[in-house]
Amino acid sequence: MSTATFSSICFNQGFLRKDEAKIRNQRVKPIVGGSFVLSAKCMQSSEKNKKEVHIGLLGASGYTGAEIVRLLANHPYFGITLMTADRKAGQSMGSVFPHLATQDLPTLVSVKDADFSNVDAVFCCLPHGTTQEIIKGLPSHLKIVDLSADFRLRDIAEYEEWYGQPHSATDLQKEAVYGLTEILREEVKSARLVANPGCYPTSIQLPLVPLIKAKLIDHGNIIIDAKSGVSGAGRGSKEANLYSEIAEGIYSYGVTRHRHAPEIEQGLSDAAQSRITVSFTPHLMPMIRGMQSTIYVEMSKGVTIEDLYQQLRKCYKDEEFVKVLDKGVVPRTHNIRGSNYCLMNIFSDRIPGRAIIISVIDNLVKGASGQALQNLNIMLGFPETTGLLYQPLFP
Ligand SMILES: NC(=O)C1=CN([C@@H]2O[C@H](COP(=O)(O)OP(=O)(O)OC[C@H]3O[C@@H](n4cnc5c(N)ncnc54)[C@H](OP(=O)(O)O)[C@@H]3O)[C@@H](O)[C@H]2O)C=CC1
Ligand SMILES: CC(=O)N[C@@H](CCC(=O)OP(=O)(O)O)C(=O)O
Repeated sequence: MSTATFSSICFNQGFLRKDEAKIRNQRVKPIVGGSFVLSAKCMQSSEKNKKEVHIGLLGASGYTGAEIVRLLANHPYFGITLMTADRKAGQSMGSVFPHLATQDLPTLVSVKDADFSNVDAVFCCLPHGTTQEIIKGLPSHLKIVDLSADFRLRDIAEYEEWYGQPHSATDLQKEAVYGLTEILREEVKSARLVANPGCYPTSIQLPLVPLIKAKLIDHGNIIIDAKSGVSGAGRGSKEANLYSEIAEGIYSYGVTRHRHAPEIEQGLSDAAQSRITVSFTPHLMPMIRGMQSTIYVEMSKGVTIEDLYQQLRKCYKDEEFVKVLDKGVVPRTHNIRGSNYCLMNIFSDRIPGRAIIISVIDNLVKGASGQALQNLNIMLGFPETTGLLYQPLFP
């Protein structure tokens, strides 16, 4: 497919402007139990730039926290009233992230000094382990989207095995809804606590779940080779992430045992309604952001590559953020940088009966903060694309 056709499918300026206009004029129905209803009054006040929903950002001084601040700068209804940090508590966000210095933001405070009385919803951008300790102490009126892995695995024993620590908030775990938006949107609508998926699991489940649900691929033979930019590891310095360790090379890690394997298998097994295991190897690439999952599958007996392609097209035809490209077009991380899009395609392997899927996302956006915002929009009854219609950065 030509570049022109590709742009017209995914990122046509006119299309996005039209869609944005539609969102801004939309009156949103209340969700059951939801606290926010966009009324004519609210729309007027938002036009005066008054933000209706007060957001707390826990772990604001990390990469995903900063990405949420960047996204919310263009959100007409969500304003940040509280931001927390650990080592950076007491500092201004502009001093921690100079690219955000033009925004009027609260000073970073320690979680123990945080006042949630004027907060409606929080994004929790903290390391796993720490997260559950902090979330279990939060007031119950808050809607929460947690970006860590603490509430993703339903099986507590599995969590404890893969994360090497006991789970101390098992009741909250039972309440949590897994927020793979395009697949579990209905569940997200009524959730109070959403466990935002990991970046690898997002890029992998989005193409595989519809194929598995339609019984088009063999469950026993799924091989995933995935690659991530270094920002996936967070901002805290680690020897393995030094420039001299990453540049000019590829690093395979978590070989045979990466903690995202059980999360991926949980989602695929739900889709199959039987236990699925996968071969999964992640790699660290000498790039800052972006993620590609290349997935090798065996088609079910009598199924063709056209069946797989049409199934993905059908499943995602009305989705803003998941695009199945025209036949033959190879998804590239260059085409999703800084955006909430997942681009995917499927190819017939040279070996009969096999197919190759390529799926790309920005690990910090669709793989973390973007999907988190998409989920909070849904939880509060706002159009899910609000504040997210960013064009990708290219080159
Ligand atoms: N980076 C990515 O692409 C993705 C990340 N995630 C997950 O999202 C979460 C955040 O990731 P990311 O932003 O990359 O991480 P960072 O390491 O960049 O940031 C972590 C944040 O948590 C704060 N923090 C660390 N320890 C504590 C503590 N003990 N008490 C209170 N606050 C603390 C840090 O504060 P300070 O800096 O001031 O010390 C910082 O604000 C993690 O669970 C991560 O696994 C999920 C998907 C993708
Ligand atoms: C490059 C890199 O290190 N990536 C991280 C995954 C980022 C992510 O999604 O982490 P959570 O599951 O904690 O949310 C890793 O492999 O552990």
